[in-house]
Amino acid sequence: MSWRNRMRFGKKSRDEDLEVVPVIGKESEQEDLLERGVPAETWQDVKPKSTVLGAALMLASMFFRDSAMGRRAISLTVAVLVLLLLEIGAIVYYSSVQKEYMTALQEKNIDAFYHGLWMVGAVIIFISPIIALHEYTSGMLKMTWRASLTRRFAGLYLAAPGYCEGNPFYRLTLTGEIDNPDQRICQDVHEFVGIAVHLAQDIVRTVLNIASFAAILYSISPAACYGVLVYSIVGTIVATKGFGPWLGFYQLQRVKQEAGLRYDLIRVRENAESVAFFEGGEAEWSKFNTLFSGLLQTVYKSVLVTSGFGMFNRSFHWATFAVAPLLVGPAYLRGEVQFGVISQASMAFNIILGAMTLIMDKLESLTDVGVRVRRLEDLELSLRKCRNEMQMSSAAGLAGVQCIASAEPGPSDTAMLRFCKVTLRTPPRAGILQQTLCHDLSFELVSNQSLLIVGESGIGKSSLLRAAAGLWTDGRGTLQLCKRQHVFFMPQKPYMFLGSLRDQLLYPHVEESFVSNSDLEKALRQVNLGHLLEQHSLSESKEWASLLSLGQQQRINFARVLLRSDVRMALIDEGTSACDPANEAVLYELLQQRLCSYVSIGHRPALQRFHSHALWLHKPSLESAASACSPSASDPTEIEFMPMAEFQAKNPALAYRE
Ligand SMILES: Nc1ncnc2c1ncn2[C@@H]1O[C@H](COP(=O)(O)OP(=O)(O)OP(=O)(O)O)[C@@H](O)[C@H]1O
Repeated sequence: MSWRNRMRFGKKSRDEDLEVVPVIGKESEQEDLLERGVPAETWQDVKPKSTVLGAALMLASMFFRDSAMGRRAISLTVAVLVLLLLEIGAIVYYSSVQKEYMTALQEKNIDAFYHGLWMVGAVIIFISPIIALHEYTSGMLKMTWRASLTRRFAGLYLAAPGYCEGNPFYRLTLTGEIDNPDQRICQDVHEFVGIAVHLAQDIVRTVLNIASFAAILYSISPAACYGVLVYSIVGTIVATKGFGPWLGFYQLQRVKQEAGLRYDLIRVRENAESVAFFEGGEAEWSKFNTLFSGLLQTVYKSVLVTSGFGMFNRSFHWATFAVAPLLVGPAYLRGEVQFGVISQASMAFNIILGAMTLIMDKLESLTDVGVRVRRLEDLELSLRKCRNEMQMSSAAGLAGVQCIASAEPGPSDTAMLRFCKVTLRTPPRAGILQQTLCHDLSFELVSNQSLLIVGESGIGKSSLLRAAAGLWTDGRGTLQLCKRQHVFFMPQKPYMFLGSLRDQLLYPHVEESFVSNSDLEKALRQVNLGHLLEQHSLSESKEWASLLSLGQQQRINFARVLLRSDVRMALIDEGTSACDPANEAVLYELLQQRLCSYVSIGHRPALQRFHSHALWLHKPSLESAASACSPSASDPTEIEFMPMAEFQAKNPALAYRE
């Protein structure tokens, strides 16, 4: 199901009275949006898909309208066109020089022969620097276009300042809307720009060649001129209709399968340790082999089509070798034209034929560029949609969990986290039914309070933190949290930045230079990682994710909090699960001294002593489950907010004992 079908504005979702995100692109829906007061700038630039040519023009217009590179784009394009014109002018002139030269040979005119030879040399000397300059500007045009498109896509994907807000890379991963955005940004842009610049020049060259050489050929032989036009048009129609669709189909299949194969190997690299523990190399090899065999089958079919196309294309061109002399030869034999006219006519004939059969010759490039254009268009539409959804989710009165910032955290009684009638659902994803994780959940955590979220695995604990962090917004209700810069998120597997130890500790503010080395060292010692300083300097760049144990990485994450003076609150999703109890206690004691509040998720009862409150997620049939059947996944989850002592009294089996 496409996003347009999935998201119907104003319609109710299947099992809830929740409104879902608007569809954009149809007039009636746009009117609906207007009536509801949704700002037009948040939806107007998402349009339904266009043709391949339309999409290619969209990618070109993005380049020319680029505020940073637009002027450069225009100057380079003009320069390329002027140089192309000069090159074609020189070729036209060269054809007349060739005629004189050949005629001089036939007439045994020594002076004219040497003059012709000089002229050939002069044309070559004139054209050589033009060709070099043309290649250079054309290369610069490709480079600039690639830089512009790559920056735009990467900016939208990674939410660079001025491009987008929020976490589009996360949203695209959640919805699974498009595959391999990384490959599209790096490889497809490169391929598209390379082919498009060449094709555009070929088209201009074609038009100019046809215009200049058709006149020459017509003056020699109108029959030859009409002959070449009819011959090339018929050839082009046969090639595009007979081979074009198949070439395009297999090209698209191949690109998709190659992306899947690459992704499979990336997953093995990312999970190398787990795969090695399982000795899973053989299973991975067998999966790789299945995928690779699929790819080879596609390549094989594509080779069959390409061979057929190659046979047609070459036979078509070979058949033309005799055509020009055939058309002009009789006039020469009758003495009506000079001998040089035959070679000039042949040259003109072949140039026009080459121009007229451009589509046929470039059919493979055209299908390839078509595939890249479609993939880039999909990426552009998905990224724009992401951006618009994020803008819309911040527009008042729209569906979704609204996240609002609470007042500056104060010493006591300031609301640090407030859920107000929050109903949360898992994110929409094609082919997967959305789950409702909580219904009308309300509670409030104030400063100097801390919350432990407990419940069975898969019940929705992490999802509540994702909602609090503004990552999951599907549902309704209001969620209040202190400003983002005061909140720090600590996942079970912390993200290790590629950089120095200093960068690790300062992440995500790696540019901050005012934190002294002694502060960094102190933070490391506080989390019992002082020994790292004996083995590594702060400026040393290493592959930290594979060098440090998970427990050490979790302690690095706690050191990050200690170094941030603006952090008031932490959201900790099993953030100490890999630490020993002694280290866990040290880390929580540090948090208690440093922060106004924190929310943790954890299964260990020992965590209870570091939290004032509990949020208990459970199925209502939990008690009866002991005597009867186990709770069903479809039962609504009950969620209770209470002081820790009350939770322990209610759940003596789960309570922590010294
Ligand atoms: N990206 C996702 N898209 C759709 N559903 C998801 C996604 N991630 C998790 N879920 C579903 O949401 C439900 C709650 O998941 P969540 O991660 O919040 O559980 P949890 O209580 O934190 O589990 P655990 O203790 O095992 O970490 C699960 O049923 C899971 O299948």
